[in-house]
Amino acid sequence: MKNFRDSILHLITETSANLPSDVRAAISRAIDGEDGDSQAGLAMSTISVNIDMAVDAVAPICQDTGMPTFFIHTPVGADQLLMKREIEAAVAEASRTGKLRPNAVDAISGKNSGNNLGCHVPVIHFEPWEKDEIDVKLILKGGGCENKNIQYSLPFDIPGLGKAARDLDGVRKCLLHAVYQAQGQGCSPGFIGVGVGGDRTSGYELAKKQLLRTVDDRNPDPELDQLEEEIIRKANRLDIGPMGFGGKTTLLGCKIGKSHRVPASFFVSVAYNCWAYRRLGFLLDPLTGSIIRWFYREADEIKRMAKGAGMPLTGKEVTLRAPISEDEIRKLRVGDVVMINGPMHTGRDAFHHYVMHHDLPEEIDTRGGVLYHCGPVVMKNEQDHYTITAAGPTTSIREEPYQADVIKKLDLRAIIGKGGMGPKTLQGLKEHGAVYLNAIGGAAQYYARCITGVTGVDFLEEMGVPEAMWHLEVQSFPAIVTMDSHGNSLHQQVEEHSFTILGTFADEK
Ligand SMILES: O=C(O)C[C@H](O)C(=O)O
Ligand code: SF4
Repeated sequence: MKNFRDSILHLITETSANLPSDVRAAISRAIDGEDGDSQAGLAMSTISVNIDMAVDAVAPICQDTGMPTFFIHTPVGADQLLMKREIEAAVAEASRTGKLRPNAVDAISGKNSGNNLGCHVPVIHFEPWEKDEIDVKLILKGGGCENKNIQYSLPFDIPGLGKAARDLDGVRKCLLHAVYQAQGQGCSPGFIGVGVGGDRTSGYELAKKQLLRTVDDRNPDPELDQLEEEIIRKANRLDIGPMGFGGKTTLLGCKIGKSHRVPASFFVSVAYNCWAYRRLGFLLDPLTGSIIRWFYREADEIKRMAKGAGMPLTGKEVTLRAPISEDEIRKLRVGDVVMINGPMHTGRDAFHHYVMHHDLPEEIDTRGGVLYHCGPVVMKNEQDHYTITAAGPTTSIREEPYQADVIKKLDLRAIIGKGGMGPKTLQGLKEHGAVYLNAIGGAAQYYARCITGVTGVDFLEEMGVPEAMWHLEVQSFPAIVTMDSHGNSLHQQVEEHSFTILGTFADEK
């Protein structure tokens, strides 16, 4: 097993940086399906450029490399304890070299372990089989889409769709609602894995395991096969679109499995995966641990995704540089594309909580500033110099309880994130003269290239790399105004519109 650790390191690196063939094909269809000049088209072309950049740089496609989850089949008598130790060593090494973001934090204190190791992390599912080889599959599924997982206990009254009974139609309603409730927050267009039956725990496990199926496989159960196809077709009529901007592609895959249940329970468990659907695997030689062959990687796969150069620019973009005046902000409307230059600060969950209860140190000047909801991947060289190597936005809605107060307290003019925010923030933007800008979720390489320098960092020790307040200099950082200072929200519009469409599916077979 002398090569086992290297093989696992190779698997982690490839999974983080290079999407599988079937996912590439699905995303390529989505790019072709959107009008290139629309906001959805803008999102898809940025995503496509980002995918290529990650391969070229051998760097994370998305900064959130998730909770590494391994599914392993081993021959009888294999040393699983040794494998576990070697996997942990490979995970720590991948974290040190920036292929994984340090993502394991203590459940209560939030203290980051720094190397993706912790209680029950990484997640490793071992299962014996009768073959001689070792089969390893890895999923890197980020937190934003994991937060959009949902579990229904039937019968249930589904918003917009009415009674979901304990039958296939009830399952159908759950799945349409599951896609609706994710909106753009899980970085659509997405994929869903579904577990029907089991108990609360095994249902979710079954759902996640469905994500191991290839996008183009067919369900051997004709009834479920038909349902998978129907859900994709209807979901794509919801008009949620890439990143929730509105558009033709909302769902790229739906895979449904079923388990026996107890008579009293009927669970429908849904695992939502973003477009950055990172899963790969391989077959290993049980004696040496060397790779025999890769899974999910076809020789004739689409190697280059990008057709353009990223966000297609028109020259009409509005340039912003902090400190930004209220006048500049009031001129912006939903749909405008802005180009940001100059200083920007990151801040997410721990930061917002902190600001609600403390004042920032005096030397941090945020007046007229730009706050980016982002937890980057950061590398430090021997001269203690930091470089941001992956930096896409995180889901903003988590900051909804705090955002309006934080804008006021820090005198901010622009918030950048993804997925949109709610009514309290919208009101805050109006009152204080600020905007919400949507960056393209998952486009971590694309945005990292817009960051020209790190001028400082605060709270690194206490909050860890993703949650710290990074002070950045950016150049030509594009984003779309999706909530303006006049009470308009694209997210609210898309949500309301898609809810109306959802309602029309109640009885439509
Ligand atoms: O943690 C992150 O960087 C992003 C997260 O995956 C999200 O989608 O919100
Ligand atoms: S930021 Fe978006 S693409 Fe990245 S893990 Fe979160 S949901 Fe997925």
